[in-house]
Amino acid sequence: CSYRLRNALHPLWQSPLSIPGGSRQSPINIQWRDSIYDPFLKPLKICYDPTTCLHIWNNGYSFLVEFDDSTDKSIIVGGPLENQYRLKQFHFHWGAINEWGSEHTVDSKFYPAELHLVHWNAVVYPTFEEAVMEGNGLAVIGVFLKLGAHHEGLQTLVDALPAVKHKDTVIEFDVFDPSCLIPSCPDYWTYAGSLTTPPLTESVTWIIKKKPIEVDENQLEAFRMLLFTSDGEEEKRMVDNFRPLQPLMNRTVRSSFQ
Ligand SMILES: Nc1nnc(SCC(=O)Nc2ccc(S(N)(=O)=O)cc2)s1
Ligand SMILES: [Zn+2]
Repeated sequence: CSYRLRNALHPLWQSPLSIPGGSRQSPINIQWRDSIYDPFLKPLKICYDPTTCLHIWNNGYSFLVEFDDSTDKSIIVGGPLENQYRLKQFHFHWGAINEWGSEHTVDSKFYPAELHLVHWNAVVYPTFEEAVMEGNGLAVIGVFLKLGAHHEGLQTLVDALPAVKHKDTVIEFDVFDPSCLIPSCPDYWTYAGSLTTPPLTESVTWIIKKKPIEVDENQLEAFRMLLFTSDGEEEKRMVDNFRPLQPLMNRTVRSSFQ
C-alpha cells in the first residue's frame, strides 16, 4: 500500500482521472500472451551520430541526455513508424530498490529501471513542441534495465552524474552513441500511448524492446544518488520517478516476433 500511498502523495504522478478523455495513457502492463504478432511490422532501423550529443541535464524528474535535433543526423525509421523520427533526448526511470523502477511491466513484472529514447516526427511537424501535441508526433524506444553485468557504455554516463546531482544542473557531454544502450535483439512490442510525465499528451508510438540490457548494482546506485531538489534545498533523493500503470482501455499491443 506504500506504493499506492506514494502515488497519492506525489503530485507529479497524476491519476488517469486528471486527463479528461485519456484513452491512450502510458505506461501499461504488457501481457505477453495478449500481444498480437504483426508480420507486417518492419525491423526498426536506428542511425545515431554520436557527435549530435550535447549535454546532460537534471530537470528535476530524471536526468536527460539531449541531442542536437536541428538535422536528420540521428534518426530512427521503420518498425511501426510511417516516417523517420529525430532523436531529441534520452532519460531513465528507476526505483529506490531493485524490486521496481520501470514504467512498463511485462506480465506484471517490474524491472529496476527503464530507458526512454525520445524521437519526434520532423517530417510532418516543424517543431518538437508541435509534435508533442499530435497523435503521431513522437516515438519513444523503451529499454528495460536488469541487474547483472557491468555495462561499459553506460559507465561513461554514470561517471558524469555527480556533476548533475542537483535539479537544473547541466554538464557538457559531447560524444555519446546511445545505440550502445539498445539490445541487438530486434524483437519489440509496440502500442499507441502517451508521455508518462506532464503534459501526458497522447502523442507517443511506444516501441518497447523485448530484451533488457544488463547493468550492475553500482550503476543503479549512481542513479539513486541524484536529487529531485536544487542546491541549497533540503535533499530529496531522485528515486521512484515512474508513473503508475494506466488502463489498457481499447488498445492492443503488437509484437514484431512470434
Ligand atoms: N511546449 C513543450 N515543450 N516540451 C514539452 S514536453 C518535453 C518532453 O520531452 N517531455 C517528455 C515527457 C515524458 C517523456 S516519456 N517518459 O518518455 O514518456 C518524454 C518526453 S511540451
Ligand atoms: Zn520516460
